[in-house]
Amino acid sequence: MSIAEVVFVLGPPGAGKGTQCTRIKENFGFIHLSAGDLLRAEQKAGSEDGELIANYIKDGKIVPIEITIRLLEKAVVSAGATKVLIDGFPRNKENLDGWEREMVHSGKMNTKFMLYFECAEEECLKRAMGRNQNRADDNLESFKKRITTYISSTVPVMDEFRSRGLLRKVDANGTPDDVWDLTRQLFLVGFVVCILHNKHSVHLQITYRIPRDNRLNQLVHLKKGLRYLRSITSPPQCGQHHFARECGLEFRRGRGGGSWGGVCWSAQLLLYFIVPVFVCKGTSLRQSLSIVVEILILSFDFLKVFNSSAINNLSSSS
Ligand SMILES: Nc1ncnc2c1ncn2[C@@H]1O[C@H](COP(=O)(O)OP(=O)(O)O)[C@@H](O)[C@H]1O
Ligand SMILES: O=c1ccn([C@@H]2O[C@H](COP(=O)(O)OP(=O)(O)O)[C@@H](O)[C@H]2O)c(=O)[nH]1
Repeated sequence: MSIAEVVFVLGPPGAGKGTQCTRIKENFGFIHLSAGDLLRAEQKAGSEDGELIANYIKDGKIVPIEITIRLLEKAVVSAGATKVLIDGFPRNKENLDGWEREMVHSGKMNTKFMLYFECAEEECLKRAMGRNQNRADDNLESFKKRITTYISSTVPVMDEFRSRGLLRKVDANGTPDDVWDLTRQLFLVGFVVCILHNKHSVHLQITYRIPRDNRLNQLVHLKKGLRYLRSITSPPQCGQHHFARECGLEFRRGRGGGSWGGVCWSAQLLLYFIVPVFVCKGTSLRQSLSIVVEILILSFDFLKVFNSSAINNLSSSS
């Protein structure tokens, strides 16, 4: 079985983590595991740890890692999932150390990044009090204890992810739709297209990857670039810089070498889509661009298959 890729989801109690996880699950094919839900289910099932779990939750304290990790591992394995959101975990250093020891170092799971929903305390309190899920800890007294635990124990774990460059922060103070607009950007799949061609052949390579940061509207820019590329009938002489300005491409002299030796030009799409284009001697810029256009359209279609709803939303706003 392939290793499960895990995205952790943290933020203060009531920030809307569960609400956004449901949308991520529906749009991007993750399974959603809430550590808190698993603990509550374990407690309700009358397990021998039930009483201990109930007391920890009421006091806003963090349940010992042996219990939580057992429940998480069981849930991932039984779902046979490869893309997993773990909501409300790791809540302290003990959780993180236990996770890395038992899951990461043993090669069972891979941590992708941590999603952090940042939300003001008063707003979280309002949301948690209005949740109506009959939770033992959605009362003012337990909420205060949970916030205290969050600040003293969970924030340092998020700081640890920030220092590793793996924290993705989302402003969660807006409406659920506003927060979703920001969240989905972090899950859009990026791609890298490479084309190498000379008189005889064209080599193409497309690589997909998760974007590293939260650049807004990247697809809108890509579409503008595509429209411009399509509209070109005869690229101006020495028009690389004009071209670059118009569609967000940067031309620079590329390095030749090997079987692709000779002088070439490379163009980079200035988003996190990197599109190197090698225009070799003997091939006109126009010919090369027409190939690039085809490849970009092809890639855009691929992207649609991956992220249809995200693309549709962007299409309607562009
Ligand atoms: N952006 C939002 N604006 C207003 N209410 C929200 C928002 N996101 C979630 N809620 C509501 O707030 C409550 C807590 O959300 P939930 O997703 O359970 O939070 P968490 O998992 O972080 O504890 C729920 O009743 C939910 O419907
Ligand atoms: O890994 C975890 C996750 C949750 N909890 C306990 O479960 C409670 C509720 O957590 P949940 O994530 O369901 O709710 P939130 O606090 O985010 O609203 C927490 O206060 C903790 O007592 C825990 O001990 N370990």
